[in-house]
Amino acid sequence: MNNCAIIVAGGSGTRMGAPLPKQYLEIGGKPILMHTLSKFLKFSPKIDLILVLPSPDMDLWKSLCLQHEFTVKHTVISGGKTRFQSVKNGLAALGEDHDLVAIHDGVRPFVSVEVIKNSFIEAQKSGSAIAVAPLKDSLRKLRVHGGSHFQDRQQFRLVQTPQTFQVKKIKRAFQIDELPIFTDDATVYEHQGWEVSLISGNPENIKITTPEDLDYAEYLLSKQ
Ligand SMILES: Nc1ccn([C@@H]2O[C@H](COP(=O)(O)OP(=O)(O)OP(=O)(O)O)[C@@H](O)[C@H]2O)c(=O)n1
Ligand SMILES: C[C@](O)(CO)[C@H](O)COP(=O)(O)O
Repeated sequence: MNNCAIIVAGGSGTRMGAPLPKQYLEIGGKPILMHTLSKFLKFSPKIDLILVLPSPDMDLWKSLCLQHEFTVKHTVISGGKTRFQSVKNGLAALGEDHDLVAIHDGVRPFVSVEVIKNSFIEAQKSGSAIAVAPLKDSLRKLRVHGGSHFQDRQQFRLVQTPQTFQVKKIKRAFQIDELPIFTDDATVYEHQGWEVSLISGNPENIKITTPEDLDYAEYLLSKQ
């Protein structure tokens, strides 16, 4: 089986409000993105890694790799304006020789090796695997004209990455124009009328988004 991963890190991290896009901020003395890439290498030293970066950041990334003596082999390509466009660019860089592709946010460095492994096993069986987690809080839906009402949280899941697919099918799914409902890759896939399979994600697999997440990330790293 010839598997690969697309690590999307083409965003600008506006909610983090840092001087640098959040994927380059350090936790444990190393850019977040390097932790994420290393996790996939830990899963499989043979995996082909495609890294999607904002196009103006190529030299920055090169110099960070030199500075941190980061030697994990990967191919860098330019992202687009939205996550959808960045994933699309990543998929375009994939040859026909890959069977499965895991698409993963560069800012989720705490995905476990077990979740990555399970995602490939499930995608091999059913064509797709979306990592999800149960809700810890209660849930309410807002009414259009004010007020709110109870929702049964057992019927919902929070969506993480990796989202792993058969390369042929996800490439075909991304041949569509972007729609506002495409907040992740599962929504693009199911737009074709294909059902996605869910697998359990790990609770630490947070998407580092705001400054508080950075403190929590340092804590999670210190526990590893
Ligand atoms: N044009 C984009 C936008 C996002 N991403 C990536 O998609 C992942 C999830 O996106 P998010 O957390 O929203 O990152 P940003 O878009 O950078 O953050 P913000 O929305 O706060 O600006 C991140 O790894 C981000 O780099 C991407 O590859 N290309
Ligand atoms: C792909 C994702 O991380 C799944 O939870 C999420 O949809 C990304 O959303 P964002 O709006 O780009 O943060």
